[in-house]
Amino acid sequence: MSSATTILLVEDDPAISMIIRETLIGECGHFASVGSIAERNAWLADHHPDLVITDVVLPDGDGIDSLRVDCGTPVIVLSAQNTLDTAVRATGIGSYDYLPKPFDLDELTASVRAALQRRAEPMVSTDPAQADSHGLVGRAPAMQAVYRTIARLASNDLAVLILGESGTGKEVVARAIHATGLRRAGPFVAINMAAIPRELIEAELFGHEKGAFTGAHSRNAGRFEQAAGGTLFLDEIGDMPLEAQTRLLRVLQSNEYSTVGGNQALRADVRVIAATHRDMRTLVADGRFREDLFYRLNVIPMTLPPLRDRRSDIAALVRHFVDAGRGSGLPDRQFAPAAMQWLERYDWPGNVRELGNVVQRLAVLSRDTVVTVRDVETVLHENGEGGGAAAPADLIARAVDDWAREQMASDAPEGELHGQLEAIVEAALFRRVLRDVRGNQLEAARRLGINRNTLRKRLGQLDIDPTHP
Ligand SMILES: Nc1ncnc2c1ncn2[C@@H]1O[C@H](COP(=O)(O)OP(=O)(O)OP(=O)(O)O)[C@@H](O)[C@H]1O
Repeated sequence: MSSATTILLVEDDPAISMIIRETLIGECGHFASVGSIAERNAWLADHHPDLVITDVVLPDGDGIDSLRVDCGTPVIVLSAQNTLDTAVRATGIGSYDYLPKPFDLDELTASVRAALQRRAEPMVSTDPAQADSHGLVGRAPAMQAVYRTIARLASNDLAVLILGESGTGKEVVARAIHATGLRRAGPFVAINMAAIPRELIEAELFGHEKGAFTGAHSRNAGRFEQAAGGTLFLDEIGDMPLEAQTRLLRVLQSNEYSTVGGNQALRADVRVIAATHRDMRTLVADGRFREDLFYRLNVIPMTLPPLRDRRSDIAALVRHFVDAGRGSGLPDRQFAPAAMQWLERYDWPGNVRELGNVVQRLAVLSRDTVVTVRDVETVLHENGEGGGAAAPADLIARAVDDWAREQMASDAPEGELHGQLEAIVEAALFRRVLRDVRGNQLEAARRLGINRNTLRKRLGQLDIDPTHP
């Protein structure tokens, strides 16, 4: 690093300031540190640093809002206020990086080196009035990578693929990317691939002309047209039928599309954000998702952590849902500490969506203004969710539902679904029972409640050896 390089650190905590100085002193010719906005402004009046590293909460104000540096001077923001707001505002002042506190010193050094190397990069401007957390509540460490990615997406139009279990907030994140990005003045249009009959998907996406198919009584704009100038959110992309995938790929490659039944080429002017709770690599490996389309959508991948990996956000989310409920007429509620602990310990298989539903139900059902552990247990139990895991029968039903949805969306041969599922379920059942009765078919048939000959026949059809089930 050049010996002429000057770094300014704005940090009011002397201990942190000293550690950073020791870490970076060898990286630059001159290292200055100040502890307040007033000192910083006085220093900046006479100096032009090559890099500013700043804390956000300073004794005399907000370190980001008040910072005015020469265009081209990179800024690294360090903050314990780990919200999307801070990440976005940091990007708004053209900062090179945003490091949530506590940060790793090696990470800081790497960030400083990269910032100094690339300091001529064009800056992004974000309207500060737009900057809030965009519906995203939570500061857990597991969410920081998500916030940083959203902030970095603000200055470009790259395609994004959001992965994560159901209810983790994929749509909220897609909306936040739109709201903080270059296309925020345009529309945000969502389409859920799993909710539309497969034969209608292309007409929904690209629109159709009058008379294009039976029932097409008038011309209809598709989602691409509705989202022009804005963002198109393709939810449950893993459920998209193969023919529609081929068409979508062509559109993304050429940036042009035509309506169903139309022959005029229309320009596709959208940022595409796709999301799914499925394992895309498995879908690709199984031939159910086109690899080339996957790579086109997966330019910037983001994975949302399940709620059980960010339990420290649960209290804030509960507050958020209570406030939201109040906005729609539900009573205000406090949570007894033990009740909150219960919520924090629970595994939330349905993630933030499930938490929101439970909190709103608690707000309605609890008789007192303070929600108790008993209320929480009652509501989770009624939901069949007590004990932290779904009942086995529910799990089977959910698994079957997932399986059937996948089959319906794929090109599986028709007329075989029932037989296939029966074989899967029966094989698992027979194997378990045979193992537990050590291969005794008579006993197995008795426990299963079926005729011994029927069992023998089915074992043959399923290719199960009763002595080695
Ligand atoms: N970080 C968050 N802060 C506040 N609300 C959130 C957050 N994450 C999710 N939610 C809320 O949880 C619910 C589910 O979120 P969302 O629909 O975005 O999930 P999803 O991952 O898209 O689910 P699915 O895969 O089932 O479509 C919504 O009501 C959303 O507002």
